[in-house]
Amino acid sequence: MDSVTKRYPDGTVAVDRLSLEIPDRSITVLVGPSGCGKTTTLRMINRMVEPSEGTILIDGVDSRQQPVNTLRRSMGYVIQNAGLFQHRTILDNIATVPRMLGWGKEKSRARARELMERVGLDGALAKRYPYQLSGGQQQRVGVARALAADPPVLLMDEPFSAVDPVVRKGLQDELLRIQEELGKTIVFVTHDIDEAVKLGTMVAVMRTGGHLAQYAPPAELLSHPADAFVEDFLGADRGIRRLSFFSSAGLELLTEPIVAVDATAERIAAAGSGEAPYLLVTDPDGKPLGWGEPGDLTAGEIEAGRLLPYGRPFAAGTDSLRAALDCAVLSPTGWAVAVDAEGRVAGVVSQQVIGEAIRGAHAERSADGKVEQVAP
Ligand SMILES: Nc1ncnc2c1ncn2[C@@H]1O[C@H](COP(=O)(O)OP(=O)(O)OP(=O)(O)O)[C@@H](O)[C@H]1O
Repeated sequence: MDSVTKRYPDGTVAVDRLSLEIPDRSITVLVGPSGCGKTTTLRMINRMVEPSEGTILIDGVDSRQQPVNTLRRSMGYVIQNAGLFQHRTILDNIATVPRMLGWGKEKSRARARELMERVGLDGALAKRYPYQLSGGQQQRVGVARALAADPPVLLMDEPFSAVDPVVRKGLQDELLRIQEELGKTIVFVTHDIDEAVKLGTMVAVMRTGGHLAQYAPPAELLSHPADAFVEDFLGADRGIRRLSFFSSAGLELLTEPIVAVDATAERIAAAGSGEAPYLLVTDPDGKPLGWGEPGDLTAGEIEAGRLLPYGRPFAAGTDSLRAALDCAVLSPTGWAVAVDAEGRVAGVVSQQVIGEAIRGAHAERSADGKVEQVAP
């Protein structure tokens, strides 16, 4: 996208000399306050809106050189509330584009069934009508329909904005999985910075008047906002969000304050002699039961019901520092519990040690400017 401007007939400049290089086979997010020109930008990509000035190149070819129908066929389009045909079944909604392209009825439906599975929809819903589905399910149908003709590009305009936060998280995870499996080039519009940071390989922050405020990978955006507008848009908890991009792998986990439910008096005494004020009690399998003070634990038969809850543990090594900090903050003892893939305790770590790791990570990252992404 090279110096693209959109001036609507009434004189509104919705997008102003926007230049953007969208990498293929990844998710690029356009984010910004209401009316900043995100939708206009997205629609110029498939020429639902024609640019007033500037050039949009797709794989090096000027988009105006392609017939508009060919261009649109190469780009799936997903909108808020899915925009489904209410009088058609789910299966026929998804099969719409293949049918338009002249595929046979059976082939189109077979493709639609395959896509239902891919987007996590139960095949039993195939014969229902859109109004018989939840908002989240309808949104999945919207994604399946956009993918039906296997276009290399997906344009998504606030597709998940109308669903509740839990369903929304599920849809976001599913989109990341689909992207990884299918390697589509996705341009995604949202006004939600958390969604942008979670989904985007690259994030374009736009400001009113269709100006590009910053274009960067999310971790860089959070560590080096270009100006006060971007900083303000990222919000007051920018520092906390940034922790999602630091791995917890370097945290030093203690195993000494961990005792099994049938621990001997000697073991409890040894465990309690360290720096941890509480001991973490595990079941015979090594899974966490709760925290107890060394003096309160009865050797041989610790009463699990009297222990303090251990809260939500984090996955040792794979979760982010943000997840580890969250566990420690929510823990009644101020210590976080790390577990392995089987849910067995890998170690415990105090808020203080996590705090030191955070300071270290911030300092290191500002020194070399590089970022490494881990699961949020
Ligand atoms: N057809 C139109 N004619 C005139 N002005 C328009 C038209 N469509 C959009 N605009 C204006 O262009 C500007 C950008 O609109 P656009 O819909 O691209 O923004 P947006 O960032 O997607 O907003 P939102 O998040 O509220 O959907 C706004 O000021 C809007 O009022």
